Amino acid sequence: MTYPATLAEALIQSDVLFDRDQLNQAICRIAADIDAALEGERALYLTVMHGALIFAGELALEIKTDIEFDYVHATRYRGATTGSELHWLREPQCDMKGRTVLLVDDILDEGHTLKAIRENCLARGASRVLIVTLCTKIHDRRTPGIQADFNGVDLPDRYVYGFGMDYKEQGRNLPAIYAFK
Ligand SMILES: O=P(O)(O)OC[C@H]1O[C@H](OP(=O)(O)OP(=O)(O)O)[C@H](O)[C@@H]1O
Ligand SMILES: Nc1nc2[nH]cnc2c(=O)[nH]1
Repeated sequence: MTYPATLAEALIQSDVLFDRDQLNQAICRIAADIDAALEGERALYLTVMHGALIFAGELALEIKTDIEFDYVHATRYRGATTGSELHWLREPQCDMKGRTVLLVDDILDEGHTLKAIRENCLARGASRVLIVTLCTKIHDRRTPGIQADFNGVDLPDRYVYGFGMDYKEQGRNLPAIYAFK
């Protein structure tokens, strides 16, 4: 498929898959499940920039248990619609030895990004890494051994954007998830 250059053209060729109310409901459900899983433990809340920025902020406000914030910046799409090798732009700074890490990202697609970051956290001594995603794309290209512990919504196998996810670095602040038709 040929993808257009501008966000305006992209929107004409796209559907809304999940609107803000639907995503907020999913976020509240995830927050309650995380509170139950933490049983009061103060976890490290590790946001994967840039895509997870909006989801992580909304979710953090719904989690009742106190959490410590850190972030990583790792990208493998770099504004493109297909992924390549993972580039680390910022590694975690907090000491995660013996701690639960909530690894928070917008989308689980092929899984290379989250698999590499999870391995990095375990190598730094995290006791467990719980993967938290707003959405998971359903297809058979997932790298083995990776799945979300907490996930908001399932997506068809289409390129998506909005709610933090970019279309050629545009559209991250759209308050819904859009997909090309
Ligand atoms: O499961 P995968 O196929 O590895 O893809 C998922 C990753 O792709 C996106 O990041 P991207 O590299 O686009 O960087 P961004 O967060 O800055 O948009 C998204 O935020 C995930 O981190
Ligand atoms: N914006 C965006 N980023 C992704 N990263 C992996 N898959 C996707 C996708 O469908 N959309």
